[in-house]
Amino acid sequence: MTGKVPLIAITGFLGAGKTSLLNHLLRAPGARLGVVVNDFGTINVDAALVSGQIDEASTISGGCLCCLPDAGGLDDALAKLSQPKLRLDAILVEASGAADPLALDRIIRFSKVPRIRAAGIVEVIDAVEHFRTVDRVPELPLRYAVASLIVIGKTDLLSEHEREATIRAIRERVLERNPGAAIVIARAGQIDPALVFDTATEEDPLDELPIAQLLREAAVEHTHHDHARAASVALTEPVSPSALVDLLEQPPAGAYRIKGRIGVRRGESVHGFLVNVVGGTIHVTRLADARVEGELVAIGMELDQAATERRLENVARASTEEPDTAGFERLQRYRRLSS
Ligand SMILES: Nc1nc2c(ncn2[C@@H]2O[C@H](COP(=O)(O)OP(=O)(O)OP(=O)(O)O)[C@@H](O)[C@H]2O)c(=O)[nH]1
Repeated sequence: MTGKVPLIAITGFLGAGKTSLLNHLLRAPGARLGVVVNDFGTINVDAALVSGQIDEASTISGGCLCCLPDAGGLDDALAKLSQPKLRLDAILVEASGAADPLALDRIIRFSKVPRIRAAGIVEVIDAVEHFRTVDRVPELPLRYAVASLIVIGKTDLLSEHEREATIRAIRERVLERNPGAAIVIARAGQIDPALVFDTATEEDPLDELPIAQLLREAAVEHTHHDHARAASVALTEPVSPSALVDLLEQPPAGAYRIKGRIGVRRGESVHGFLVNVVGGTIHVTRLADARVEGELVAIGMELDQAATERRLENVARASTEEPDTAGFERLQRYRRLSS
């Protein structure tokens, strides 16, 4: 798919498991990733941990990036990493444990960098320490509100009896504040990368990224993750704008991401769009060509594939006979908000 480079922020309290998650994502076969690491303090531990594994990297040091003037130059780093010639599949920003996810969310959403799109905040939770650190008072932590995906780690360190109750308690608290949040349990951040980004190819290009390739090969043996489920439909005719926007605004249950390259009918003409929904955030851009053929894909850990495919089929089959100016205007509104 063409378009802007998805930007994914990884947040979480000190020691929660952010670097473990980042390192795991960096090993996704074929992925070309840019990384911005925000170390905290003078010793750049995180950058050293991930060094050698990344395709393009920037480090923001001297403090927590949401507290530094100009976010410590985050926009400069993002402008550099989103250059088309780098052909990155995604940019990952690992915030320091001290960062405020709400501030980071605002910085990303109001970024002036034209070639990026906000593609979710992944909050890592340490199941052992969570209720002693992040969630200690009756008021719900505000940070739950901006997370699109919650990864609960370190459950392997809990006794079997504690594990279930702790996971349930964390789930309840998160969903009370943020009913739309997707929640996965993963040891050391080992989630399915397909949940957060697409890779253009499953193979590392020859003569490129040799270090990354070696690390990926070495990691294959001890990496385990549950696979995300996907449902898709091929589009052979232009779709109805109202049916499309209805789907984007009310995604099928369990769909964490929706993506599509779509021809949309407007009266007699057809307009190409690229759509991306992550954790309820809708991003729409225009494609230069007025394509008729395309696809719609939904991805999630707890997706009901058959039911989701029916929803997508319904969009593909919705009638386009009546002119749908209002529906097209709804889609255009999302496009304007996405630019
Ligand atoms: N047993 C176990 N250990 C984990 C898990 N996730 C992370 N760890 C360990 O927890 C420690 C901290 O993990 P990191 O990934 O460095 O955490 P972080 O959030 O990046 O830490 P800071 O950058 O210091 O805020 C490391 O020793 C990890 O190996 C998990 O699911 N299970």
